Amino acid sequence: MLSSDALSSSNTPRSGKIGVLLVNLGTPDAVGYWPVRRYLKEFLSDPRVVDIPRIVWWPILNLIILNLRPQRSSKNYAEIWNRELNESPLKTTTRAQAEKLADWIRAGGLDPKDRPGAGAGRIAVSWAMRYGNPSIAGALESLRAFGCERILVAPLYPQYAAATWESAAEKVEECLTAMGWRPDLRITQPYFDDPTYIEALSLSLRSGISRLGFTPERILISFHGVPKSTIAKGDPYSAQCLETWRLLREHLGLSEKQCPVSFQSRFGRAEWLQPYTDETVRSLARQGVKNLAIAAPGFSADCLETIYELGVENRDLFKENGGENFAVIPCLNDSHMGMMLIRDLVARGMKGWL
Ligand SMILES: C=CC1=C(C)c2cc3[nH]c(cc4nc(cc5[nH]c(cc1n2)c(C)c5CCC(=O)O)C(CCC(=O)O)=C4C)c(C)c3C=C
Ligand SMILES: [Fe+2]
Ligand SMILES: [Fe+2]
Repeated sequence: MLSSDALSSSNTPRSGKIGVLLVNLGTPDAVGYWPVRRYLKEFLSDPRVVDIPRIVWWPILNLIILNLRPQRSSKNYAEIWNRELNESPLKTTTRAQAEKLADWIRAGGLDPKDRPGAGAGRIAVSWAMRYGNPSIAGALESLRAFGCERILVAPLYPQYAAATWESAAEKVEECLTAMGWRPDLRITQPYFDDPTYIEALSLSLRSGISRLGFTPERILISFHGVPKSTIAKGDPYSAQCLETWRLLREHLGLSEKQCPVSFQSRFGRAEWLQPYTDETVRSLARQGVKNLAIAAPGFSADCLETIYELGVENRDLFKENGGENFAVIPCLNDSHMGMMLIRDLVARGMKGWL
């Protein structure tokens, strides 16, 4: 016999609506001390980001880091803030990515050839930040309100890391449980070796370099670092970064010497993945490299770590040590190439749903 639940769900007309949710890391709501502190507290309290025992971490975070770091970070955020929209560049770009994706879907980009119009009106696109706002919970609520029965989440991280992809996936599941909602759920996989990603990176690097006004002797590929202990516990992050680096070099026809790799944004005293970006930049300048370009293919959008850390701090370091010309190649962002990649990820994630 059918249970009343099964009967009612089979009798409920299906809307066939699909929600797409783009997720990036997160950012403070404003540049002041308190908004930055609130954001850092949420971010650094996540055991996926800092995986040391809570009893050890809690006093370090609350008594030391949250007293010192917000001041420095808010000063840095102020340097890169989008004053017009009063938000961080990461938010501006993630919104632009979502809007361009929605425009493309509306124009029939996802429609199967034999069924034009299949996607239009049935698909809602939303975006969220894992930490801060707009929140994942709020975005999921809006997709439920639209009547979505299927959800495709696209965490915009090319490489898997517990601190990024896993944390976003887990948060989505936690929010759905809290909402008591069970849509069909799919989450796009990290795309570190995806041919579309490598192609998009190669094209954007080539065009970025052709517009520099100087010829870089080295193109440094900088990924966000993680503590070495994370890798020892089995996180495939560094292996995926190195594979992206290898494929990119192969695609561009560059040697390891012409196109070295490094890891940036070290936080705290523990050993992180090496070589460190700042030490690499300093050492290249001291070796006599005068012209340097840096690309950060692990970031799907420009943010504090690319605009300020690479574009200001590392530029200064390069010049202080004898370097002359320095440039950071923009991330894929909502560029033509960046959108080609996001559209491809979403189209593949939706296979069989339209
Ligand atoms: C404990 C520390 C951190 C780990 C592990 C970590 C991993 C990690 N982060 C990104 C991407 C981004 N991180 C950003 C900012 C940022 N990261 C940390 C610390 C860790 N990250 C901090 C404290 C901050 C805040 C800024 C600061 O105080 O310096 C950002 C930028 C956000 C923005 O608003 O612009 C991104 C993006 C990845 C990909 C990653 C692991 C692979
Ligand atoms: Fe190519
Ligand atoms: Fe980070």
